Formats: sequence, C-alpha cells, structure tokens
Amino acid sequence: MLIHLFRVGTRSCPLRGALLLPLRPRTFTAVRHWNDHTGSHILRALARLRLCLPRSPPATRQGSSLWVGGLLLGPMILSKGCRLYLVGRCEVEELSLVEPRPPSEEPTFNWALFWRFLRPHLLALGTAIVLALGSAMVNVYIPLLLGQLVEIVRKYTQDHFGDFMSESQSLGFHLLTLYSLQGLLTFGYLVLLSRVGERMAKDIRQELFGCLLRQDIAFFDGKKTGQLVTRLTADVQEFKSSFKLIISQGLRSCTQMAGCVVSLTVLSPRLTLLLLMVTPALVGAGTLLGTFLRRLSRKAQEQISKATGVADEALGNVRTVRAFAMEPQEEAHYETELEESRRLAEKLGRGIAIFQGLSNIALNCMVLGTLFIGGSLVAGQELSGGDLMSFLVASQTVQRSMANLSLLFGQVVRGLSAGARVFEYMSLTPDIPLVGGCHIPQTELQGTVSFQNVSFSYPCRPGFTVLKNFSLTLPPGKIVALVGQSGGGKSTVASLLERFYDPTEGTVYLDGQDLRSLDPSWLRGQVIGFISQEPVLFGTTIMENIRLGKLDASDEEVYAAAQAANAHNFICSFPEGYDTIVGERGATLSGGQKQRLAIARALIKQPKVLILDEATSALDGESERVVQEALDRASAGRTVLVIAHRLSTVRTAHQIVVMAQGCIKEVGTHMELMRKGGLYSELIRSQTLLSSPGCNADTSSQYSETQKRGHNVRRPRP
Ligand SMILES: Nc1ncnc2c1ncn2[C@@H]1O[C@H](COP(=O)(O)OP(=O)(O)OP(=O)(O)O)[C@@H](O)[C@H]1O
Repeated sequence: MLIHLFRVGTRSCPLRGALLLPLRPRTFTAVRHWNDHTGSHILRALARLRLCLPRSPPATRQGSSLWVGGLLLGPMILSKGCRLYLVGRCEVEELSLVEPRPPSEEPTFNWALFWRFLRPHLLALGTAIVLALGSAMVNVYIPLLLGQLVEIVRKYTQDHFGDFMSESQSLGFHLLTLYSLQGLLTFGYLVLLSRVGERMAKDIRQELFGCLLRQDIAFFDGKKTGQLVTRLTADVQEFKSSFKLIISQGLRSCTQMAGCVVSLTVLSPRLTLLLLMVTPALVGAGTLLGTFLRRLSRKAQEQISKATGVADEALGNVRTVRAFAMEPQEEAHYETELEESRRLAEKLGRGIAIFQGLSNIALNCMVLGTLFIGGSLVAGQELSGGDLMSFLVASQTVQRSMANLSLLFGQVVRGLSAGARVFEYMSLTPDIPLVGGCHIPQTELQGTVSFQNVSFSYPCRPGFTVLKNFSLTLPPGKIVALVGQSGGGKSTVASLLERFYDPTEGTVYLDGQDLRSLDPSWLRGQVIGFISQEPVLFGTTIMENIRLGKLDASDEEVYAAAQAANAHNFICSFPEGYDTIVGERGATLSGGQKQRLAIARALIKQPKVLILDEATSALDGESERVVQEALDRASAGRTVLVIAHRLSTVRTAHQIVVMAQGCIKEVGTHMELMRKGGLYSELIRSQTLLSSPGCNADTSSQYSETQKRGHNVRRPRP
C-alpha cells in the first residue's frame, strides 16, 4: 500500500525538516498537542490544510474526524503526492485510514463545446482546408518539373545543340505559374485560418468571461484570480495557436509527405526504400532532442514569469516596499530570479545551437548519400540526372514534413490540454443564478429581514459551521448592529443577506418571502445597498463610479446621491469635477473620499436595506466624522444592518446583537446591554481600556485575548 503524507506549512514557516509523524499503512496520525513556540505556525498551517480537505467525506470513512485544538483536522483523505509534516511536542493518536481520494483529475477536452464554437466558421474553415491541400499538392508537383528543367539543362550542357530558351520557356512559365499559385493558395488559407482562429478565440473569451462572472461567490473562494485570468488569456491563446498550426502545418505536411513519397517511389523505388529506412531514425533522434529543448524552453519561460512576478509584486506594492525600506531586498530577489533565468536561457541557447548544428550535418549527409547512391544509379543509366534532382528536392520536402509533424504532435497535446482548461468552466452551472425569480412590488416593499434557524458552512470548508441555528429579525426602518469577536460570523450574516451564499439549513426572508424565491439581480441591484470597509472603485470617472449603482441614473440623481454622501463638495473642488478619473481602484483618492463615493454609489439606487460592514473602521477621526454623518443620513428610513468592531459607532442602534462563534449571545439596546453586564459590557470596557492613554501592551493583549475567547470573557465583579 502506498503511504501518502500531507505536507502543510506556511511561507514564513514551512515546517521543513521537522517530520515527526511518519504515516504507516492503514493508519494515520494526528497531532493532539504542541508547544507554545510552534503553536501559531501550526495553527496557520492547519488553517491551510483545512482548505485542502474534500467537500464531503466518503461513505466508507470510519470515525476519522478529529478535532485538534478546536480545528477540525479530518475527515482527512490522503491524496497522491500529499504529505503531512507537523512539528511540536505531540501526543500521537492513531486512527483508521480512509480510502485514498483519487488524484485530482485534469479536465478532459469538451468536444461538444468545441463543435459549438467551430460550427459558425465551417465554411471558412472548409475553404481554408481545400486551399491548404491545393498548396500541398502544388508543392508535390514542383520537384517533378524542376527535374525536367534540370534534364533540359543537362542536355544542353552536354550536346550544345538547339535553342535552350525556347525549349525551357514553357516549362519555366509553367513553374512560375505554379509558384504564383502556391503563393496565392498559401495566402488564402492563412488569411482564412487566421480569421477562423481569431473569431473563435474572441467568442471563447467572451463566453468564458461571462461564465466566470456568473459563477457563485463560493467558486471564487477556491480559485486564484491569476489562474482565472490565465485561462482567459494564455490558455485561449495556446489553444488558438495549436488549432491554426494543426490545420495549416498538419494538413500540409501530411499531404506533402504522402504525395512526395508517391513521386519518390515512381522516380526510384530503390532510393525511396533507402530513404524511408534512414529518415525516420533521424527524425526520431531530432524529436528526442527537440522534446528536451522544449522542456528546457518551458522551464526558461516559467523562470521568466517568476522573475516578472517578483517585479510585478514589488512595483504593484511600491508604497509598502518604500514604507519598509525593502528596495535592496527586492532588487536582490529580482536579481536572483533573473540570474536563474539567464542561466536557463543560455543553456537553451546552447541546446538549440547543438540541435541546429547536428541537423545541418544530418541533412547534408543525407543529400550527399542521395547524390552518391543516386549518382551510381545515374552512372548505371537506371536514373536520369533530372530525376535525381527531382528526387533530391522531393526527399527534402518529406524530411521537412516529418520534422513538422513530430513538432506538431507536442503542439496537439498542449492545445488539447489548454482547450480542456478553457472549456472546463464553461460547463459549470452556478447554484445561485444571477437572474430569475419574483420581485416584491416597490409599493409593498417594507424591508423586514428575518433569519430563521440559519446554519451555514462555507462550501470550501464544509466541516466548519460558521453560523449555528442563527435567528434574527431586522425590523423595517430600524438599525441593527452586529458586534462581537473577530471571526464570529458577522460578515457571513451580511453575505447571506446579499445572497452570495445560500444557508446550509434554515431560511432568510425579506418581507416574509424566502430569499431563494426572489430575483437575485433585483435584490442586489435595487433592494440592498452594501458599503464595506474597503470600497472598491473602478478606474474611470467619479460620475461613472457613482452611476454603477444605477446604470440609468440621470446626472441630477448622481449629484443628489453625492450630496447625500457628503461627497459633492470635495468632488467640486477637483478641477475636473465629476469627470475626474479616480485611478486604478480609486488610488488617487483618500480613504474617506473613496468611502463617500461608495456611499453615493449605494444610495443612488435608493435601497430599502443597507448593509454597513465596518464602513468607517479604516478611517481617521476627521474622515470618520464626515463619513459617519453621511451614513447617519443614509440610514434614515431604511432597514440597516451595521457590522462594527468599534462599539462607539453603534451606541445609537435600535438593537445591538452580540455574536460569538456563529451564535447570538446577547441582544438589546446599548443601555440594556450595559445594565446586563455581560459580554457587551465587557467588550466596551476592554475597548475603553485600550483607547485610554495609559493602555500598555499587556492590556492590549488582554483585550485581544478577550476578543478571541468571546464567550469566555471575564464577567465584571458585582
Ligand atoms: N470565503 C470564506 N470561505 C471560507 N471560510 C470563510 C470565508 N469567509 C469567512 N470565513 C470563515 O468564517 C468565519 C466567520 O468569518 P466572518 O468574516 O463572518 O467573521 P466576522 O465576525 O465578520 O470577523 P471580523 O470581525 O474579523 O471581520 C471565520 O472563521 C472565517 O475564517
């Protein structure tokens, strides 16, 4: 039986070289306890490990779940090539091994989807194929005519009799016509193929982008943006190039090879037999060397991407680099990657030089061999000089075609896997569609939100319940604040209300209607306004950014929203006013200005329900005051869900809900909760302590501990 070890670790502490727990057949081992020094690293490592766990356990598992320090480590299904490296002083416990999960499969090529994209271009493709075949046939015919021309030349050099020009004229004209025809056919099929390839690539990119945008938020939780962008760019490019190459080079090479082999056999069966014995061996050797070079080239490309990644990261985060005076380290890091890139590129250059040198020698030897053996046939009058010339040219065409085909084989494999990756996401259907479902008429919409017995786990961590039997009602026109420990599930409540996810159990209602029965685009576009801690603006004008909230809003509506959000004055102070370009992600604006534009963007749709997720926590005192003023104005007459860490910002809320570990621990107004002297009053006390001038490191760590423990905080003494 194979033993697979799961490797965990973080970049800063890869836990390398500290393999404590070798796995034995039919057992797997887990850590029960660790010392303080390694604890935090293991926690981080385990958090990553949890992300790798499968969505649902197999039916065959036998009690393999295990909680480690409050983290669910199982059911752990060991997959091929994975390793478990855990460090620390550990007590070890053995558990029965579950069936190994099959190695994650590469997506397979979806021929049906491919056909769907190809079908509209069949006519152009068919014409391109006919032209390519025609060009190949002309290529087969040309050597035969060249042979005849050489024969006329030979005759005149030998006999010096008659008129060479008049005899060779028609043949020369014939050859010129064929050359022109071949050029025209090549032009025709290349233009058509490029048209088919580019149009297909555009259609594929457009459809893939649309499919990606429509996927559930859960889909994006498990993917890196870079991976998705690569599918849209590099993979589609690779697929398109392979498709064009296979049609153009593949068809041409096959036709030329078959035609030339027939010509060769007609010209000289003996020479052809000899050629057919030698050529495949040489092409085989060339292919092997070519494979090695391609692998090297891929490595060199990857290394260049790695170096570019380092530069990209440093330049993209130049403020952080400057703030930490990290310029020398970044330069050294880039130099290391560049150096490796140079080494690989030079190795590749040497490999290509060897390849070119060897293939020149081989090709010249073959010409020499053909001349030598063919010459002896000419001497024995078994072959004419012209036929030998035709043979030489045709044999070169065969060699070139075989070499092309061997290269194409690698391209086919790469093209198919790129195509498989491109089509993979197109066949995914999101669980939560973007549109579809009923609307509540505007006149009847109250804005009452109610969570009833909601339990929820994120799809990428199915074993970890974030909300447990959560019930809460947000009355219409009232402000409800969610406060409590970090990671307690506050933002998750907001995500469920936005219907980014559906509850695992229980129901969320809007005015008594199950959210699942309502049209998500209506819900997000017209009912709910969401303002988060880090407002994301697009790199366009202020006017366009605010109008994103309501695409058909008039200029007057935009101005009104900006005024309501306390943004009009600062916008007007810019020389370009509402036409000011805000830069990438709003880089040219201050945090408070960005936040006020985000508020204007949310207000322009006149939402009945407003979610404020830590909307002022990233701002300094003055900005916070201006933004808070705008938020207070925006909250009037709306159902508002405020998520806040800074409890001072929610004192006036109609209801304050204290959450810990996915459950509601306390509910009431500020005064009621303070009187109660429970968790809320403890949090208030800790924050007051923290913000007082005499607060020292011990106090703050005590505060964060209190925050972490949440339900376990010390109660004030009576
Ligand atoms: N997209 C996600 N996928 C998986 N787990 C998640 C995701 N988002 C949050 N979680 C987990 O869900 C739990 C609750 O997170 P949530 O963001 O709701 O807490 P929070 O109370 O808003 O915390 P904070 O106050 O720090 O923002 C955390 O354990 C977190 O790790």
